[in-house]
Amino acid sequence: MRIVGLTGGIASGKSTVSNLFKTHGIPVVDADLVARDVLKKGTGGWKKVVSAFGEDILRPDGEVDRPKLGQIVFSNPEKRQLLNRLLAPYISSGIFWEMLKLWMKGFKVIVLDVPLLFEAKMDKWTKPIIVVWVDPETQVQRLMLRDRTSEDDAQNRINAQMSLDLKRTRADIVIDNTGSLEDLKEQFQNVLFEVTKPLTWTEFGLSRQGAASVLVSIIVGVLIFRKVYSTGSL
Ligand SMILES: CC(C)(COP(=O)(O)OP(=O)(O)OC[C@H]1O[C@@H](n2cnc3c(N)ncnc32)[C@H](O)[C@@H]1O)[C@@H](O)C(=O)NCCC(=O)NCCS
Ligand SMILES: Nc1ncnc2c1ncn2[C@@H]1O[C@H](COP(=O)(O)OP(=O)(O)OP(=O)(O)O)[C@@H](O)[C@H]1O
Repeated sequence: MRIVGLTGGIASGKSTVSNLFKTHGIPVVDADLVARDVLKKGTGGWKKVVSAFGEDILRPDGEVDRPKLGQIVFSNPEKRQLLNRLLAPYISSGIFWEMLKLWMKGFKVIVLDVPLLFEAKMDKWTKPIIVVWVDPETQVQRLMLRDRTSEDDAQNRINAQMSLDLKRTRADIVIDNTGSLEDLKEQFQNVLFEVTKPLTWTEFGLSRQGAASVLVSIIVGVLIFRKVYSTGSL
């Protein structure tokens, strides 16, 4: 199985690119959705976060008040690291289960959309790594427009992540999403071509079909060995 890493900065356009992958039949594991699930009321992640941050971060219905928690962690690096530490094990196992489901369905190429791919050191599991880059001014403007936040708040969120310029140096493929959606779709055609190239032997071995071939080869090998052995011992 080919596990493609998709990352970038906040509001750089990862979800927009993810949607293009999905419309071309390539499934995407979205780390933000996994992170939402592990923070739902009553889950292990929720319990850890409530005991560390207090009940003040809860809404009247007991769910985490996400904008409130966001304001706390995006303006305070220590609190952000604490939240990351508490949720990281739940997020990684959630991503693993989502990948396993896609593996069992027989998908040969999947995309992991993980905003903190490098920060969480998950880049070592993915190849190629795609970074969706955007120029700093456009990033702030798009973030303010989408989340209806102030410039200060948008800048805090951007500063909470590794810089996009550093991320692009660690990419196999860079998508520059500073231009229009049409420009993005044009670049995406080349990305799709790269990502759907025939699997390497290692990638094939990691796919369900590859694992099945290995299993069948082992069974056939054992049967032949037993046959030869029992014939020889007669
Ligand atoms: C702080 C929370 C509650 C704010 O929720 P909110 O609904 O406002 O934002 P949402 O989850 O949609 O995230 C939006 C974007 O913020 C950025 N972001 C989220 N968490 C972090 C973080 N810990 N550090 C840096 N950037 C982050 C990502 O680019 C993400 O795409 C939420 O982001 C959260 O639980 N974060 C910790 C979990 C995490 O690390 N998520 C990233 C998945 S790898
Ligand atoms: N090329 C583009 N031209 C104009 N608007 C765009 C373009 N690409 C993305 N956008 C818009 O910019 C905003 C951010 O894009 P998107 O939500 O895809 O970013 P993201 O990287 O997934 O963000 P996050 O890290 O918060 O999940 C959205 O409102 C989206 O519609």
